[in-house]
Order: sequence, then C-alpha cells, then structure tokens
Amino acid sequence: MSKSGPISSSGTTDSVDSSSTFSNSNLTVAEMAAREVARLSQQRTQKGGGSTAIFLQLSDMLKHRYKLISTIRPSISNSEVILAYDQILDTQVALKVINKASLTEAEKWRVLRETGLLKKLSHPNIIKLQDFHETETCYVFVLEYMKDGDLFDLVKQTGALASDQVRIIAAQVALGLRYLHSRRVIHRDIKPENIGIRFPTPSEGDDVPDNHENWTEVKLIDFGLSTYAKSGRARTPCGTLGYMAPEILFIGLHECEYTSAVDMWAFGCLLYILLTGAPPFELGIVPQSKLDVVVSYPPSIWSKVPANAQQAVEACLNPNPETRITAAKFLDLEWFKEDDEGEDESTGPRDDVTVGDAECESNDGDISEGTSDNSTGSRSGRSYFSVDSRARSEAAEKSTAQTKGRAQKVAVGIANQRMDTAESRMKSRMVENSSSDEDLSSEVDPPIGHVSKHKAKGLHQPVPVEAKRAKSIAALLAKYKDEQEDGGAATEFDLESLTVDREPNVEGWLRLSDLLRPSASKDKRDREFELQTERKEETFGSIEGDSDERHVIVRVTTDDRSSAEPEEVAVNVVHTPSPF
Ligand SMILES: Nc1ncnc2c1ncn2[C@@H]1O[C@H](COP(=O)(O)OP(=O)(O)OP(=O)(O)O)[C@@H](O)[C@H]1O
Repeated sequence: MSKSGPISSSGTTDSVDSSSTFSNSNLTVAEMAAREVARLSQQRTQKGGGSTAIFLQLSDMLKHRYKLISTIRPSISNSEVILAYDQILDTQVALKVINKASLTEAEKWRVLRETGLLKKLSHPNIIKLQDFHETETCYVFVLEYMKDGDLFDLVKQTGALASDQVRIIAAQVALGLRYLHSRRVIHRDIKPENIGIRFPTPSEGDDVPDNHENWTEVKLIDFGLSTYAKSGRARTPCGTLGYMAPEILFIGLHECEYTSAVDMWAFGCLLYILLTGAPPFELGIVPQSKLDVVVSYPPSIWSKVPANAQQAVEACLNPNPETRITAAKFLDLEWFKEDDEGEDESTGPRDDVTVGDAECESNDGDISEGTSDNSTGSRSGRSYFSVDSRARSEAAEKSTAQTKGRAQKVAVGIANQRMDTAESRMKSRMVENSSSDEDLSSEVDPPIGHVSKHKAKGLHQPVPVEAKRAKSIAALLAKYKDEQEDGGAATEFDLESLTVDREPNVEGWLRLSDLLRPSASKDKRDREFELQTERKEETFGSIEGDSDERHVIVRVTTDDRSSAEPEEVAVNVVHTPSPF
C-alpha cells in the first residue's frame, strides 16, 4: 500500500513532489491522473535511495543549527521530511527540505505560496511554520513536529478507529477547516496523510506507552495545494483522486469553479476511512461518471458506525456543494452534543477513571470482525487499507495489553494534569467571552485526550475517552456556536505580501492571472505577447479571487520595492514549463 499523492499537472520527472498541483487547464482529469501515476511510480523507484540526500545539501549554517535526528519521510523526487533538533530554539522540529534544482518557476512559486499561507495561519489544529529558509539549493520549511506521524499510518496500523476517537479527531479537523474557510483559504488536499497526529507526551520520568488509545491531537499539514480565494471561489482542478469532490471532477475544465465545500467533501472521505478502515472511493482511480462518486455505505461495516457519526459523514459527502455542510455547521451536529452520552462513566470523579478488563475483551472480538469487512468499504470491492487480520490482531493485543497496564494509569495522570490547565484556561476564556479564532487558539490548549471507562461495544479497538476531554470539546464547540457564521473572517490576506518580495531590493514573484485570458484563436506565443502588452492596463494591486490559480508568472524586478509604483516595475514574462 502506498500513500496517494496529489494530482499534478507537472507530473514530469523533475516535478516537485510536495507542491505540485495540476493547474493545467488544458489537460483532462484522466490525463492528469496518468501523469500522476507516472510521478508516483517514479517516487517509488526513488524511495529509500536518497534518504537525507537533500538535507545534506543544506548550507553549513543550517546544518550547524539543525541536527539531523532521523528521516520522517525519505527523499522522494526532490523533497524529504526530516526530524531535526533546532539548537537555537532547543526543540525538535520537522524539516521539509525541497531541492530547488529541478523545480520549475511555477513550482518555486507554489513553494513560496505555501510558505506565505502558512506564515499567516495560527490555529491549534494547523501545523505551525516556525521558520523558513531559502538557500542556493533548497527551500526549508521548519515545522512543529507531530511526533506520532499522520492519520494514514495510524489507520494502516490499526484499521478503523473507535467512533469516540474519530469524534475527537473530527472536531479538531473541523475547527481547523472552519478557521481556514473563514479566511477564504481552501486546503484542497485533505486526506489522512495530511493530518498530523500527536499523543500525550510523557511527563518527565514517566513511562508512557506508545499507544494511541488515550487521545489524538491532530493538525492539518501540507498546504502545498492550498489557495487563498478572495472571492471564495477557485478554478484549478486539483487534489488527490479518491478525495476530490464531484464539482471538481465533472465540471468542464474551463468552467470548473468551486468553493471551500471541496474540503468538506474530502473531510467526509477522511471520516469514512477513519470510521470503517476503508475509503468510500477507490483511491487513485479517475471516476468515469457521476455514478462513480455516489457513496455506498455497505451495512457490513456501516452498521457498526453510530448514527450520529453516519449523519456527519453523509452531510459531508453530499454531492451538491451548495447544500453540503460547512465546517462551521459541522460543529453543530448531534455528534458533538454527545458529550453527556454515558455520562455516568464519563463525568465521574477523575479518581474513578479506570479501564476495565471486560471492555477490553469485548473489543478484541470487534477487532477481528472489523478486519474481515475491511475491503468492502471500497466501491470496487478492492481494499485500499490492506490491514490484514493478523496485523490487526497484533495491534489489538498490543492495545489491550497497554490498556490494562500501568502505562495506562500514567497516561491518565498526564491527561488529567494537562486537562487541569486546559480547563482552567477554557473557563477564563469563557468568562472573557472572546470569540475570535485567534484568541481561542492562543489561549486554549487543544482538546486533550484521556482515558476512561468506556463501553467499547461495537468498536474495533479500545479507545477509552475521558469525560474531561469531552467537556473540553463541548465548551470549545459551544464557544464556536455562539459566533456569527462569518465571525473571525475579517482578516484578509494581502496576496501580494504572500508571494512577492519578501525583502526589498530583491526579485520577487507575482502572478497576474487576470492578464491571461486565454483566447482560442491565439497560440502560446501570442498569449505571452498579449501578456506583455496588456500589462500596462493592470495594476499589481488588482489581483482578485483565485487569480493565483492561473499559470502565469511574472517576474518583478525593482531597485526598491517599498517605494516603487506599480508602473515603474519592470515586468518580464517568464516561460513557464506548462501549459503555455
Ligand atoms: N510537521 C510534521 N511533523 C511530523 N511529520 C510530518 C510533518 N510534516 C510532514 N510530515 C510527514 O511527512 C509526510 C509528507 O509531508 P508533506 O505532505 O508536507 O510533504 P509533501 O512533500 O507535500 O508530501 P506529499 O507529496 O506526499 O503530499 C506527511 O504525510 C507526514 O507523514
């Protein structure tokens, strides 16, 4: 099994893996998919061969600052993700290092777009960009480190997650998406691989197991396909097959227009996978008709999913983007009002928190049951998550042993300890009645997971949830519910600052998409010429909507950008590799 990569228009051998997107409006989805397959096979060939090769290209200064610990994602194509120790900040960081050598100008621009976006984002459920470096050979994203990998690996290892655990994850992803969408940012590549996870950290001297039963803190990662859509609409068809919304797949390429609703569709696919262990759609396959994106809910696996969770998935996998649930509304679903469910277990005194043997035993049975159904989650009957029953049983045994052991008690202690802080902060925030995302993100710890008694009937593995966490989520959601739909949306991105001249007196990159009005009668050269001649009618401040969706890149050169008027800026058309 391999992770599915985003579709790329630049699926050539020299394309950057991380930030490639297909923004080529001249290709059909099928053609783009074919290129993607070629790209992925190239990745597989290269995988394992070049671990840390890119890291070694870093300048001496960076190598001095960041000490390599291990490779998180080996060198694929021309990027790799590395765990390193930042000697200045005294912390572990994830370095996403991208080799510039074979990047096209468009791909370089996308890297800078990703950086620019990430720099502007601040939310507990969005990966934090701690620093960014550009050397002669590399781009280096310095990211906070999600020590427990991503949701793809978690599901691959364990199969379907317990609905309580999925609920915790879902709330956080929805909060992250809500934050993005209120700022008119569309992620465009929501999938398990792009959700980083972290489990409770052991306090000093404690022996916390490497289990994942306690709780799952999640953050959105990989903004390589993300875009700021000022008008709220974007046009470039992109994403990962298996997660792409119908409105991207089946609208004429030149007419394709979509909104942040595409993220909610992908979110629905993600939830389906977490709840059942199998994807709703065959990944990597181009649907041939709209019927291919009609979701099936096989009773063999779906009957084990609680009704409220089913409702949440179905609300996301609504083929009509106009009526598909939004991230804000998602948090109002019944699923998140369940905090009192089993209240006698979950709201009891903390000292009472235990994990009973009986429930662990009952889970064992569920684990094996779930395994046998794994493949039915795919429409074509082929399993994407090839979790075999043995692997799952082993995982279950391990989980059960951990659940029963001392380690679990330690986890409870840590969770409780952290919860105290989170709750007291939450209370103070509630009193202040502040409603912005920023306020919330800076003041409230992310929901913290806990261990509790939990009747795990119907679950594939024991995932105890403690009441305090539930209360925390309830408070968090209540707070969001009180907000206006557009609350917190006031902050708009200054597109130019995202992409152009990070410093004065340097060359910058700017897209002027409105300059490119492809005319059927004009060939590639004419269009480029047209660009140059029409430039004068444009101002640099006029970038609108999803202008960054177009593949036009204009080099801006100036002696002093801080004082230059747009008209004084020299503009030269840069040859982009495609599609012109
Ligand atoms: N901050 C992080 N902490 C821990 N692991 C991370 C972090 N960022 C990325 N990873 C791991 O590296 C993988 C690749 O990261 P990312 O998706 O950002 O890079 P990419 O080059 O765009 O990959 P892809 O082309 O597969 O989408 C992720 O799926 C995740 O497993």
